[in-house]
Formats: sequence, C-alpha cells, structure tokens
Amino acid sequence: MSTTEDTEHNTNSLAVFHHVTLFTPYRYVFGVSRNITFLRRVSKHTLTDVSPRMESCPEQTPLFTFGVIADIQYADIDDGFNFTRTRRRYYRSSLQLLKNAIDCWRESTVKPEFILQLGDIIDGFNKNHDTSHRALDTVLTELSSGPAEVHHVWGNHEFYNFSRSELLRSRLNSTLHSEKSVNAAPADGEVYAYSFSPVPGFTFVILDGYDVSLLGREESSDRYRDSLSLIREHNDNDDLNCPVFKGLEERYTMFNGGFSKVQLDWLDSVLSSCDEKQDRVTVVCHLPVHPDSTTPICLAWNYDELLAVLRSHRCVVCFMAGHDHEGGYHKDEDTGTHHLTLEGVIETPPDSNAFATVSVYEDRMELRGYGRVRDRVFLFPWRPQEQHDECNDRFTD
Ligand SMILES: Nc1ccn([C@@H]2O[C@H](COP(=O)(O)OP(=O)(O)OC[C@H](O)CO)[C@@H](O)[C@H]2O)c(=O)n1
Repeated sequence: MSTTEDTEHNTNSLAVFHHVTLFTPYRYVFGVSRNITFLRRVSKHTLTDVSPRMESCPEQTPLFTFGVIADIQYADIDDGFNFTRTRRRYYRSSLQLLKNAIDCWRESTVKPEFILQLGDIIDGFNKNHDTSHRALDTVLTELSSGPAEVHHVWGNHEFYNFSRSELLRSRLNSTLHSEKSVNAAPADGEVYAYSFSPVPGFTFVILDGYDVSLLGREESSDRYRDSLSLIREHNDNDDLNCPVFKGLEERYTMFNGGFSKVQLDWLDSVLSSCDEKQDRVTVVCHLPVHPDSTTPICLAWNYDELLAVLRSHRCVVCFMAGHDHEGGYHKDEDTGTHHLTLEGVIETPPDSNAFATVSVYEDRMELRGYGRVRDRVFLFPWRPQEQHDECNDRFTD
C-alpha cells in the first residue's frame, strides 16, 4: 500500500496538518494544535478550498461563528417566477426558510456572534400591495427571535419598498441598532457603509452597492443625474431594467448600482488600518464584484474599481454577496481572496434551505451550508509582504 505525505498549510495558524493518503475515500490527518497531537479521518475533499460536504472538526473550537442568509424577498403572495420565467420564486415560503435558519442558529452549540442579512429582505411586490411595513415587521420579528444581532445589507428591493431617508431611519440601518461599536462611512449619512470588529483581529465591512444608482436617489439630485449619464453610456434601451446583451456590459441595469469615490476612499482607509493591525477582513455587499463569482447581469457597475481597492490590501480574506440567486464562488487567483455569492432564499424550494453558518479559526473560515448551499473551506490567504507588493503592482500599473 503506498502512501504520500504532505503539509496542508502552515501559515500563522495554530494547527499544522500532515496528510497520509491511502486508497480509500478518506485521508488521515495527524495534527498538532495547541500542543495536542491528534489523528483524524477526513474526506479527501475536506481541506480543499471548495469542499462538497464538510466533516466536523470536533477537536477544534472556532474563535467565533456567524450566520449568513441572502435574498429572503418575503411577500405574502403566491409563488411566481423570475423575469425570464426560468426560475420559480417562493414568496410566502421564504418566511419558513428564514425560520429554519433561525431555529438552526438558536439551537447550535456555539451561538453565532451575529447574523449577516445580505439584502433584499422583502420583495418589491409589497410596494404594489401596500404591505411594505407589514412584511418588514413580519421578517424582522422572526429575525429578532434569533440568538444574535443582525447586520443588514441593502439591496435593490429595499429601494423598491422604501426611500433612502426612510431606510436610514429604519431598523434596517444597523449602525443605529448594533450593540457593537461601528465605524460608519462619512458623507453626511448619504452612504450606508460601516465596519465592525466582533472579535479582536477580525473586521467586517458592510458596503452600499446602491451609492451610485437610480434607486433611492431623488431625481433632482446630482447623484441621480450622474448615475443616469453613466448607465446611459452603456445601456441604450428605453427600459433601463432591460440589459444590453454584451458580456460584462449587462451589469448596467437599473436594478444594479455602484460605489462613489467617497465610499471607495473610505474603504481604502479602513483596509489600510486593518493591514497595519493585521486583521482578517470580510467585505460584504448585496452586489457581487468578481466577474467569475456571478452572472454578469448581477455585477456592481464599477466592480473593477472596488476589486482594485480589495486587491491593494493584504488583509482582505473574503467578499460575500447575494443578488444572484443561483449563487457562485471564485477564488481570486492573484490575491487568494474568496468571493462567495450566496444562493437566494426566494428561489429555494420549500423542502430545501438556503443559509449558512461560518466558523472562524485562526487560519480559515469553514462555511457549513444548509439545503442548496454547499460547504466550503476558505483558507486565509497568506502572502509575504514582497509577494503582496508584486501582486499589487500588477493591478496599479
Ligand atoms: N432582465 C430583467 C430582469 C429584471 N427586470 C425587472 O427589474 C426589476 C428587478 O428584478 P428582479 O428580478 O425582481 O430583481 P432581483 O434583485 O430579485 O434579481 C436580480 C436579477 O433579476 C437577476 O437576474 C423587476 O421590476 C423586474 O421586472 C427586467 O426588466 N428585466
């Protein structure tokens, strides 16, 4: 019987693994963690970046965990379809799927520190039925019965139901309600973006993907005018919700948006300070920003500018988004940053689920997916400073 042995990863982590591969569906891992040696049988897929089904690691307790859920889009109406009628939308049962997620988080042994709600919490149809406030109450009541505070991200459906000024005053503005101290972006409350640090050494940044957009901006405002001229440069359809079918240009629709220079500069400064502190940063937005993590019709307008900022900081380990209900994943080859687009609740059948619990360790995050969300392990990219600088030079040239 032949065996091969290798070291899985050895960053600044607490654990070092040595793998012994046998001709079985498993591999055997000798580990040393916190001065304890152990032998563990793991699936051959378990410790890769993308694993189909993760086995638990009972000998390690995570530093903390958090829950994540996207595109609930609740409305008390019968099932329907997406615009192209290719996928069913389960408006009413999305509430039950949210309850399933809350039950799971409530019953988990390690209670989540917080929940990330990735936007589109209720559907725009509520506006037509004059049920926006009732639907939001229903969903927020459910979320408040959970075991942890919720950080809300804003998506396009928030703006179909409420104006930006209503949202800023609402329970969906997590900067007003978080128990943890948050560092809000400047810009006189015009941008809904902030960072928080749930545990020393880890920072989460919530971004506003509709900062530059036709949604949520007064038609008389400069921002609306600038957004309109930008979208018009790329989309000549009368109906701006209708995309032009030219690859990445598809992203220029009215249900998307982008990031202002003020927000990009603020993000850059937050990430610089995280670089200095050697924090691990997860950036969160409704809109995906890596073209290989989503279909182009769901990308942020100036995804490239946002990516350039992320790529210029070694602290960024993960980017999480919703919006594309099919979900997606891509590891940025040059930086090792993981780009996750989480499957949407709204297009998940009632007998399935769509949420995840993320366990954070010194060297990785393990995402345990439920229903149609698959398990994944995100090893933290570790790059020596010189390699980081080289990589950065390639993007700034
Ligand atoms: N090709 C399209 C797609 C959509 N619309 C209209 O735009 C509005 C928002 O669409 P909706 O599908 O509800 O937005 P989601 O955020 O749920 O999903 C994102 C993308 O659709 C994924 O493809 C709505 O009024 C649609 O009718 C459109 O005109 N043309």
